Amino acid sequence: MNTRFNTTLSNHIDGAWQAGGGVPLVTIDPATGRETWAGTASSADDVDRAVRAARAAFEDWAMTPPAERSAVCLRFRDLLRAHGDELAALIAEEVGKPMWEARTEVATMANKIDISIQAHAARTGATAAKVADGHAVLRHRPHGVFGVFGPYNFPGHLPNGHIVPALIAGNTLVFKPSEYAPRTAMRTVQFWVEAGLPDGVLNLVNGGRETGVALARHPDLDGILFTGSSRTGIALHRQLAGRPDKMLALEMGGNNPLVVWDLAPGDIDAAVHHTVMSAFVSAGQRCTCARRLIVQDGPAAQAFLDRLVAVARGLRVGPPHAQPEPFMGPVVSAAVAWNLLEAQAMLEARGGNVLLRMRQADADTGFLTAGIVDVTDAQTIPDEEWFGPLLQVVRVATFDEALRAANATEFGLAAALLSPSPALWQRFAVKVRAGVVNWNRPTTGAASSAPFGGIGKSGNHRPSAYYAADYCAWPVASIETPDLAVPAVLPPGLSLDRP
Ligand SMILES: NC(=O)C1=CN([C@@H]2O[C@H](COP(=O)(O)OP(=O)(O)OC[C@H]3O[C@@H](n4cnc5c(N)ncnc54)[C@H](O)[C@@H]3O)[C@@H](O)[C@H]2O)C=CC1
Ligand SMILES: O=C(O)CCC(=O)N[C@@H](CCC(=O)O)C(=O)O
Repeated sequence: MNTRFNTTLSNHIDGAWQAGGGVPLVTIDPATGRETWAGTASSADDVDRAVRAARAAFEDWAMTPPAERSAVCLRFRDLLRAHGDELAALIAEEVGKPMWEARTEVATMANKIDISIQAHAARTGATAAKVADGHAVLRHRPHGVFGVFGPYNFPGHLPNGHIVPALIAGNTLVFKPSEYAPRTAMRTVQFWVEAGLPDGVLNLVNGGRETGVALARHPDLDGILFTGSSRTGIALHRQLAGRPDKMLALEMGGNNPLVVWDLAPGDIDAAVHHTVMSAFVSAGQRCTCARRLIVQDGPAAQAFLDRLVAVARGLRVGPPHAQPEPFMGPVVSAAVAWNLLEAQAMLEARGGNVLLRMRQADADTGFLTAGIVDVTDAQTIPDEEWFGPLLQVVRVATFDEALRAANATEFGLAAALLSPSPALWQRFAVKVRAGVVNWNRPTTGAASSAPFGGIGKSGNHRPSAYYAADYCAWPVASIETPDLAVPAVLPPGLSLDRP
């Protein structure tokens, strides 16, 4: 971290770094179990001051020419690129991500800028067309002040996916990052300050759930842009019930299916690779991770599963900076690891057959090995997202059953089919209910240049990534002409004749 920067001043409100006035807030390195930072969470009063600062800054920022707003974002992009390794190391320390992944996260944050500028112009820019009575003009206006809520698994990239398009559109923001990653947020906001973002445009309030509750309840927000669990997202949705005036964009979890069908022996390694990248990348901590592997019962599937178990058993697990580099780091905390072990025990207790047992290296860290449980004969498995390296296997006899099993969830974020058959892909693509549906690619790794969002308990039809531009601005349609003239033809019964 930049040594000139006092990290106990963890909030940034109206251009000033200051300490939160709430309860103590600490972070623990999940790879060592050691405390790495201690500060204070934001109080309701801090949140209120941050919202007021954002409100006061709104008019000027909204009236700043779009090219100037974009120029600030481009300077922010360049700072991210110049300090990529430093920010990646912070992410790695706070959430345990291996360095290769943390670097990719920072690179994705930087790449988001150009894509968002392009998306803003393409989806919400201004257009004009000649019509009979003048010109039909379409403009877009920013909503006002948004609260932005971030999750822990991509503490840089995912809030950035709301912040960048919202700023480009002219909104002002109060950002409440994950309590697991306050310094990643501080350093990111510091880059915004260095890039020349005016005071009050982006305010940072660090803290845990209570800070989030205070922000979400603030009456002067024009909307909430949220990425996190379905539980929290649904609570926010209830809170804003009956408030059509507030924008609410929810990017939530998934219980994502991966269907493997009609594999030839030569397809097995590719299918195993894509399954590992679906289920175990980021130690299973992606909303797009496959949680349910649906396979065709029979000898071919058995050969595939045997190879999958062997490869998953060999996955290198280790701390972010280890050499040779690990495939997976720890999950975000020892407590989260414990909950995942409980989930595995529950699957087993309900009749699941453990093909590969997930194990915790020690009780004080988040290190887990990959786990695979065949739940074909298990009873009543809850439709839940277990956010870690735990994969359920379901064996079925027909492709219709596979489609039914894939859709047997209230979530609808990501799905993929691994199969050489174009005919099966045609059926899968139109029948599977999810916002990201891939063929012979992992469920993970969605592109920022495409819309990203889910249906059901995964989202509220406000997709992010390329379509984030849509929820950051509202359209204003005008028919306009400088000529104030009486039309040549008047409707029946209307006369402008003077007596
Ligand atoms: N669809 C998507 O784009 C993505 C979804 N996710 C989902 O995020 C989850 C993991 O992230 P977590 O940090 O555990 O999510 P979370 O829901 O626990 O927390 C998200 C944010 O909301 C805040 N928060 C928690 N309770 C709150 C409340 N009652 N009111 C207001 N704010 C509250 C937290 O402090 C945090 O800043 C997983 O379920 C994952 O699937 C993660 C990444 C991408
Ligand atoms: O938001 C974007 O720019 C694209 C979506 C994205 O990055 N998705 C990632 C991770 C999201 C997550 O799972 O937490 C992915 O699909 O792997």
